Amino acid sequence: MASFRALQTKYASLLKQFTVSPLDFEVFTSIPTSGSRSPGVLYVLDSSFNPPTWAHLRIAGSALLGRPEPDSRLLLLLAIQNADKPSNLASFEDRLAMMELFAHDLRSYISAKITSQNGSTSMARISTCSIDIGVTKKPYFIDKATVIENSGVYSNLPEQVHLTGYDTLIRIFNAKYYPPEYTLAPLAPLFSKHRLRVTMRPSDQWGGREEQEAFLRGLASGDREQEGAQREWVERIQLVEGRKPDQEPVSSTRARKAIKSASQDLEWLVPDNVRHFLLSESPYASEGSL
Ligand SMILES: Nc1ncnc2c1ncn2[C@@H]1O[C@H](COP(=O)(O)OP(=O)(O)OP(=O)(O)O)[C@@H](O)[C@H]1O
Ligand SMILES: NC(=O)c1ccc[n+]([C@@H]2O[C@H](COP(=O)(O)O)[C@@H](O)[C@H]2O)c1
Repeated sequence: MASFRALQTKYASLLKQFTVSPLDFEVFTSIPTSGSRSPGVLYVLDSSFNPPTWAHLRIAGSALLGRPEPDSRLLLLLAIQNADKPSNLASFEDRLAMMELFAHDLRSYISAKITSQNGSTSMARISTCSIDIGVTKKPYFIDKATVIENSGVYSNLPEQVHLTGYDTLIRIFNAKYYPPEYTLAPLAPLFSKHRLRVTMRPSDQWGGREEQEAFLRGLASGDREQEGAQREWVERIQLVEGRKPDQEPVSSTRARKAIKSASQDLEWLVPDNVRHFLLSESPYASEGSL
């Protein structure tokens, strides 16, 4: 694996070129570098990676292990423009470096899971599944899906399965993001071709399992049709279990706080290679980066 400094320098340079280029999406690195770019399914984990956490890793790992097809591929996607939050925490090159380290953590996690479960040959192939590290200038999922499709990076236009948490599903279904009409109709192309795999995220803010399941039942019974949604979209959304009620919630915010005040917690908040980077490079050292 490259040194932290080498990763930071590589990504700083790639980002500089991407920012001034007309491209809206680019893959910077693939792990391993060889392998077909014609996947049957393309899983997309779009995040601020500020930093990547164990929650992100479990979301991606369970998607890959849950449908062990040999030609699946995972895209870790960093949006350099966010729909809501300012992106002034860790630098983008540090986040991309952490994404690459996270990709290695994920591959080790998948291999260990398969070995411990005496996995089949098709499962074993998943441990060699290729992971792409990419960037986009587009903050909204509808546009991310389109720019990935139009980029020519994946020659066979694979079905994309966007991996999100429940909080993000709610934001995708918020018409405030879709001017000028402010309806949900612009989501139609996303659901006609692609899917969402949504991990429940029980909390005071987003409710428990019951409330999160009720969202999909409401969609299926036409509750959102007045806003321009279609009830059939529910077939393209898979809701999966997140943390167990007795497990501590994991988030990037919690990991950033732990760096400053409880570094022992980093062990269960972020995977190993990411933790070593955080402790060595201190990407959140500046004031106001919580
Ligand atoms: N613990 C979790 N459970 C379910 N989904 C999660 C969890 N953590 C992150 N996600 C999902 O992963 C995607 C990327 O997450 P994001 O980068 O916003 O992480 P975050 O932990 O929510 O960040 P922050 O704490 O900085 O707001 C989002 O779709 C989010 O819903
Ligand atoms: N309607 C949408 O497509 C929509 C809404 C909110 C956030 N997002 C995106 O979701 C991703 C995760 O967002 P946060 O980092 O704010 O949790 C980001 O890429 C953000 O731009 C998309």
